[in-house]
Amino acid sequence: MSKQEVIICQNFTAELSQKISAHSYDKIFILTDEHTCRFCLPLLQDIPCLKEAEQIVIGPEDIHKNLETLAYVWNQLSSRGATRHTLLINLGGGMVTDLGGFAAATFKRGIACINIPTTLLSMVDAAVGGKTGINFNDLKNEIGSFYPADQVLIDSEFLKTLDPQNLLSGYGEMLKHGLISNQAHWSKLLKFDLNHIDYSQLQNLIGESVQVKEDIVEKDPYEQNIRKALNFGHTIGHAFESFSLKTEHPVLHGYAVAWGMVCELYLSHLRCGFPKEALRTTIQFIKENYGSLYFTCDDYDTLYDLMKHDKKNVASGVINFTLLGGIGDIRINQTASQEEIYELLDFYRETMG
Ligand SMILES: NC(=O)c1ccc[n+]([C@@H]2O[C@H](COP(=O)([O-])OP(=O)(O)OC[C@H]3O[C@@H](n4cnc5c(N)ncnc54)[C@H](O)[C@@H]3O)[C@@H](O)[C@H]2O)c1
Ligand SMILES: O=C(O)C(=O)C[C@@H](O)[C@H](O)[C@H](O)COP(=O)(O)O
Ligand SMILES: [Zn+2]
Repeated sequence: MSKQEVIICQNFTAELSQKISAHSYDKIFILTDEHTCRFCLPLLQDIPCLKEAEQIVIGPEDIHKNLETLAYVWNQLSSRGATRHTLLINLGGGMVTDLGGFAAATFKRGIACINIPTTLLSMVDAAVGGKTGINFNDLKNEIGSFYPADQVLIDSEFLKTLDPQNLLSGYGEMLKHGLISNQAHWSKLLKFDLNHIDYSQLQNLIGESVQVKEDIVEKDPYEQNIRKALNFGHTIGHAFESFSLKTEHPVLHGYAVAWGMVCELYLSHLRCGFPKEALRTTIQFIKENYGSLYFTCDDYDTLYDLMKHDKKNVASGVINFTLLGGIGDIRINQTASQEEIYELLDFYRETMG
C-alpha cells in the first residue's frame, strides 16, 4: 500500500494549496455531504486552484453510506468529465471519506484523492489508514477496499461547528487509541475536559491519537495481524451499530465502539487479566459520557448473527476479538463461544442499564 501523508495543519489554506499543486490533474471534484457543504466548504473558498472545482453533494450520515449514494457519485464523476487524472477531494466526516475514498478507489480503477476530515472521528481515525467502503445488506463496511488518500490534511478549526454528540463519537475512537497505546496517553484522555473544550489542547491530543493509528497501519496496512488492534471494541460495537441502523434510533459509530469496548474489556478482564480498576474507571467514564444502548435478551441472537459477519473472523461461526491484557498490551485473534458472548451482553445490561 502506498504511504499516506498526514499533515496536522498550521496554515490550512497554504498547506492545502501546496499539496494540490504537487498533483498533476486535469480537473478537481470536491465531495461533501449537505452539512459539510454548508459548514466546511466556505473555509476553502479563498483557495485559487479550487475556484473551478466541481462539487458533488450527497446526503449526510451513515444511512447514506450505501450503494445508491456511491452510484450517484460514480455517475456524477462520469457524466461531468472526470478522467483517470482527476483529483477527488473528500471534505467531510467518516461517511464522506469512506464513501468518497471507495469512489476514488474504483472510478476508472483508481484516481488521486485528498481527505480533509471535518469531524473528530474522521481526523483521528476514518480519513487515515486507507480503509474505504460502504455499508451493504445492513452490515457495516461490507464492501470496500484498502485505498489510502494521497494526503490527509487535519485542521481542528473545522470542529468549531461540530455538535457535541459527534465530538463525543470521535472521542470514542480516541479512547480506543488510548487503551491500545500506553498509560500516559490514556490518562490524558481521561483528564481532558469534554464540557469546556480547549481547542489547542484538543489539537495536540488529535496529533497523538492519529499517530497511534499511523504507527500501527505502517506495520500492517492490510490487517493481517497487529492492525486488528484498531478494531478493538468493534466486534460487538459494529453489531450494536448495525442493530441500531435498522431501528428508528441509529447510534453514532463512536458511541457503538465505546459500548463495544465495555463488553470487550470485560472479556479482556476474564480472559487476559485486564486490571479490574482500569475496567471500572473506563466503564464509569463511558457510562457517564455516552449513556447506554437499550436492548433485551430477545435481541441476543440478532446481535450474535451480526458478529458472525465481522471481517476478523477466519472460521465461519467463530467470532474473533482483539482483547487487552492491560493498557497497551494487545492480544489479537482471541475467540469466545456463543454462551460467553451472551454473558458479556448480560454483563453490559447489568452494568450499563
Ligand atoms: N475508514 C476507517 O478507518 C473508519 C474509522 C472509523 C470510522 N469509520 C466510519 O466513519 C463513519 C462515521 O464518521 P463520522 O463520525 O465522521 O460521521 P459522519 O461523517 O456521518 O459525520 C457526522 C455528522 O456531522 C456532520 N459534519 C461533519 N463535519 C462537520 C462540521 N465540521 N461541522 C458541522 N457538521 C459536520 C456530517 O454532515 C454528519 O451529519 C462511519 O461510517 C464509520 O464506519 C471509518
Ligand atoms: O483502521 C482500522 O483498521 C480500523 O479498524 C478502524 C476502525 O475504527 C474503523 O471503524 C474501521 O472502519 C472498521 O473497519 P472494519 O474492517 O471492521 O469494517
Ligand atoms: Zn471505528
